[in-house]
Amino acid sequence: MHPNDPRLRSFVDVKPESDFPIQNLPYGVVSTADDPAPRVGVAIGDFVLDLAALQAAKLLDLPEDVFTQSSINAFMALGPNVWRRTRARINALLRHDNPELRDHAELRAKALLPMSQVKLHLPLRVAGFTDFYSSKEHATNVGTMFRDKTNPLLPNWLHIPIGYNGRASTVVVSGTQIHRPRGQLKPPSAELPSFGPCKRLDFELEIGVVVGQSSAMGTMLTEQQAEEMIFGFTLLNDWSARDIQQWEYVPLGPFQAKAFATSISPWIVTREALEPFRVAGPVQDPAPLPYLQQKGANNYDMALEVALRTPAMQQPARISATNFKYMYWSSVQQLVHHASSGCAMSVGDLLGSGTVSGPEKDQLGSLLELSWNGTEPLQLPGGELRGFLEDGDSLVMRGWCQGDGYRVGFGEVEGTVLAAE
Ligand SMILES: O=C(O)/C=C/C(=O)CC(=O)CC(=O)O
Ligand SMILES: [Ca+2]
Ligand SMILES: [Mg+2]
Repeated sequence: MHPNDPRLRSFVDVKPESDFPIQNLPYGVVSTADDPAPRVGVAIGDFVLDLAALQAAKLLDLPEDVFTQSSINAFMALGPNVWRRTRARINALLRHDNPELRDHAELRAKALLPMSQVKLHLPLRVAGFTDFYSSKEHATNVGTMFRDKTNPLLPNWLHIPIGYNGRASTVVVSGTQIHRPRGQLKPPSAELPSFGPCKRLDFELEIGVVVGQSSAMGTMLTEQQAEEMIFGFTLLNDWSARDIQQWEYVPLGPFQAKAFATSISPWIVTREALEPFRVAGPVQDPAPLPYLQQKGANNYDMALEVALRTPAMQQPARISATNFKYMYWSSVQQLVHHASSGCAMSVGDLLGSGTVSGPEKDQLGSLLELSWNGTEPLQLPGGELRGFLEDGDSLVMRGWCQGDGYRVGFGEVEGTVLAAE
């Protein structure tokens, strides 16, 4: 049976609402109190399967030390054939009818770590971070607010997957607290800029593409090559300081407004695990230039949610529910375009999809849009209002693809806002 077959079951008990059935097996980096050395594992139900332990027991046929690492980069560098083979082997080892691991009590005790007892680390060494801008709804909303209501999309938008080079140095894992950034602010009413804590702190709901293979400087990528270079996907929150952004970003684009923190989920869901959930993206009209043209279903039906909890709230409240399928430019088109000038791509490059906004008012991927630049603050259960994020607010993003009786999910990316340092 193919590792994605919905009929597969594991000897590890997995509830239907779990993000981590045997059809998923996302990669992460974990450590435990007993063994603080970070190593690579995959999530299965409420457990993490320690791949370094499996390899030490000679159950995986891979170069030595590929999983006794603080990132998945060494594994990714081995390439798509090894990714496929390894996923199939782990999947086989976890099946309910395979005794190899199931009946090996000593190894099971060592290799199956309760999720509640592991520390989850940043799963990849981020070589470079690029952020795209590929939701037509998001670009239209921001253009309407900040530029021209009657003509909100800039003329290049329908021809180029627009992006900017961000900072790899401040990509952090879920659970990392985020200090409110400081920067230059110049509200429209002020004559001159001042320096101080951002007053319009926002999130951006995005999917991160993890590039698992390099490309040489000077080479263009075909659609097929780009596809094969994508190792997997993660949830991504591109924290954004809207007031810093508005003053600094014309004409060269975001700089300090988006350089202070980007949070990702601890699990990288493989491209292969998402295959059953492929759907066609929106029709692209005008047709893109030939180097950007794609055949077939180039997007994924992936539910995405954002919840917010203020210090006064017991539970997070959902403030947005959207879907990745609305994205106009696909991840493959973004990667093809990224390399098109001759830009070398590296193992561990992270590409933000751009804010994922859908067509409806409750499907927007930023507070900027949800509160219409603060003019229509959100009313939260309990009555509090939010135009932008306040100190102490905690933001949680979740995402999953729904199968028949199981879901392939990402876990969550959480971040709590602290006062400026
Ligand atoms: O359209 C603008 O003026 C600004 C847009 C953004 O801030 C979005 C951005 O960082 C790219 C994205 O996430 O879509
Ligand atoms: Ca962004
Ligand atoms: Mg950022």
